[in-house]
Amino acid sequence: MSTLVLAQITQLRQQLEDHNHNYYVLDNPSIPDAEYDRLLQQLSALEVANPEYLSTDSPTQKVGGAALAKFEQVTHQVPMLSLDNAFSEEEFSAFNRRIKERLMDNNELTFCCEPKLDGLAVSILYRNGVLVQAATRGDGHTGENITTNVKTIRNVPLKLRGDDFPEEIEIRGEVFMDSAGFDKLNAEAEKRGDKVFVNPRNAAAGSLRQLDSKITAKRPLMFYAYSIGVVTNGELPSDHYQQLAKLTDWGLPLCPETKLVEGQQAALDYYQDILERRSSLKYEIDGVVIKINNKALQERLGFVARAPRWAIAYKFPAQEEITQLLDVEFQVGRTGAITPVARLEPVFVGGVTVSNATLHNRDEIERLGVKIGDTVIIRRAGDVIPQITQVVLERRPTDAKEIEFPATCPICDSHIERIEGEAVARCTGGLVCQAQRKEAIKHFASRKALDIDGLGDKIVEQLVDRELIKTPADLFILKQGHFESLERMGPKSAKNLVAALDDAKQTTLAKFLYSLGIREVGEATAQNLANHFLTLDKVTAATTEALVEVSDVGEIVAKHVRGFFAEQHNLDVVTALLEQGIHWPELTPPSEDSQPLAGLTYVLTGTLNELNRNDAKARLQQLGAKVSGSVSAKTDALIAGEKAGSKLTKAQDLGIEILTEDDLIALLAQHNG
Ligand SMILES: NC(=O)c1ccc[n+]([C@@H]2O[C@H](COP(=O)([O-])OP(=O)(O)OC[C@H]3O[C@@H](n4cnc5c(N)ncnc54)[C@H](O)[C@@H]3O)[C@@H](O)[C@H]2O)c1
Ligand SMILES: [Zn+2]
Repeated sequence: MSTLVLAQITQLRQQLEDHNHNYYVLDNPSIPDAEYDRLLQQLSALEVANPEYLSTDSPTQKVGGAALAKFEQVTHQVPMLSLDNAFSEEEFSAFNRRIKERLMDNNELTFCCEPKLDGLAVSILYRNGVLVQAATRGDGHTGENITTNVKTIRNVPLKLRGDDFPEEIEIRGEVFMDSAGFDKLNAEAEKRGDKVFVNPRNAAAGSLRQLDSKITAKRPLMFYAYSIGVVTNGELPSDHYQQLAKLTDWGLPLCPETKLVEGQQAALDYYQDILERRSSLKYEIDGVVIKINNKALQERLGFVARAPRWAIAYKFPAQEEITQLLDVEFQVGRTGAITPVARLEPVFVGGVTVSNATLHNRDEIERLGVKIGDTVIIRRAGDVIPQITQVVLERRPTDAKEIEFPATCPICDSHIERIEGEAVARCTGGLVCQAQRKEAIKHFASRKALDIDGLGDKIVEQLVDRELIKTPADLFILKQGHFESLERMGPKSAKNLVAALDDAKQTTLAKFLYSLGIREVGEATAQNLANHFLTLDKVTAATTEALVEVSDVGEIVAKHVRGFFAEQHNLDVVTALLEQGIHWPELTPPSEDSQPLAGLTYVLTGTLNELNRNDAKARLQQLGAKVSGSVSAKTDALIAGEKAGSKLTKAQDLGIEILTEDDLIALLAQHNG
């Protein structure tokens, strides 16, 4: 029996040592704090029940982790300790009761209440008012010398204000990163393809413990003081809160939520108030710290191995938890975006039970390296949707399954396309996909599209919800009676709507192309497509190579257009629309004399002052010219704006005619009358 207990204790100690190393030394924990705390409590319970196995070496008795050898070491004359935790009101009451018993005094206590900032503890030494040394907590006795790094933190004074400070004073407090700074830092890292930080605490620790203080200087770090270490030759107020207030006179920053309260109930109210405001604070906190304010009482109470008896960290519900990824499903948004959604073993995190989390897109899945069956860390801070931040690789089961992206839409079975350079994959069945139906029809009816008078969003929603229509083509089958059956629709409006639908059948090719809601095909692009191809058949059959010839159409737009018409479902809707009588005036190819520049190829380079580059290109094309992106022997003339570079040199080498912007303006004027 007891060997079994010893084995369990040894195993837990080893596990916790490993986690301490990851967390304190490497700033890269592999499990969330809540899980770590559970393991520590398990160990503590075993040690309490089996005192013969207690050891001063146990993680239950120690503070932090060893100082990194790459930093110079600093010895703390007054040890920097940790704090005991309370996770519930009962545990907090027990703390209060223990103190009163130990003091043999049943009077209410005065507490200094402070948010428990989620960063890392540092010690900053001022000698004659000048910052001379800063160190991390390390294992509580030996920390790392990070003086140059701490000097880069904007709200840490390099010199104290006033003249009544002690000759030597060691200020202790927390270095942390506020939430906005953290989000920005991670967004930048993600853009560069660098590793992102899991949470603001690790970002702060990783930023502060850099050998190159230039890196630290770029990180949005902040400092709040919360206690005092060594003091020589100087006077300080006698109690904790009053001491903190004095620090602000000397220019040290103090958390504005710090508050003095009387008695247990007031401390509980403070906890509740801060908990309610947790998500609106600009920085992350993981609880509140409640300290006996009276220094004489603090001294009477003293310390246990790793923490003072006169303070407690009353923790908030965890914002990071650990759970299992059961499966991944793919949701189709109303614009066709395919989002992988994680189905999780339900877990209580950030105050609610979470069973789904977004995985955003394929890049995110690759970044996380997550597989189905994995144990994952879920983070839910404030009202932000829950995220998977990390995979606990050491707990990956042998049968973990790769996440497979579907090739076709789970709703309508159309192809899913993902254009290079875009993170999002999309269903191409814009007109038929149930998930996209309402948006597609609203767009179809909108003013710049078919302009169906009176067919507002609410009506479209009702028609789709009642399954009266599935695609835009179905609109034209509806009778007055169908409309009359809708909410707030009288016979007169119903009749008008039928007439409006009939009117809308007469349109233009450009408006029709626009109404189909092809991604990235706005009004102007639709117009260019119509001008270029003249008939719908030519547009639907156009290859991407043919499409990029159209003015303002690049690779991406071309791929969207091609992808749309490659989908048979979409073509079926187009056919149905034509069968319902949608029509437009035939477009004729421009005559010879409206195309005086036919057969000529121009290249535009440099900055134009009078003309907009795209307009200039479009006008040259209207006159029949080709506008190419690069100079070659086939180029007839180069139009060189200001600061023209290599294209100009090349054109000169090839002996190609060079035009200025003024020449171009004259050329356009000559042909436009
Ligand atoms: N995920 C992991 O693998 C892992 C590993 C080790 C530790 N941890 C986590 O670290 C924590 C335990 O670490 P700990 O002992 O360093 O510290 P702690 O967070 O439990 O409490 C002590 C620390 O609180 C900080 N603090 C913030 N505001 C304060 C205030 N107003 N007054 C005083 N102190 C304040 C100080 O830095 C101090 O050192 C636990 O939350 C644990 O879950 C996690
Ligand atoms: Zn679909």
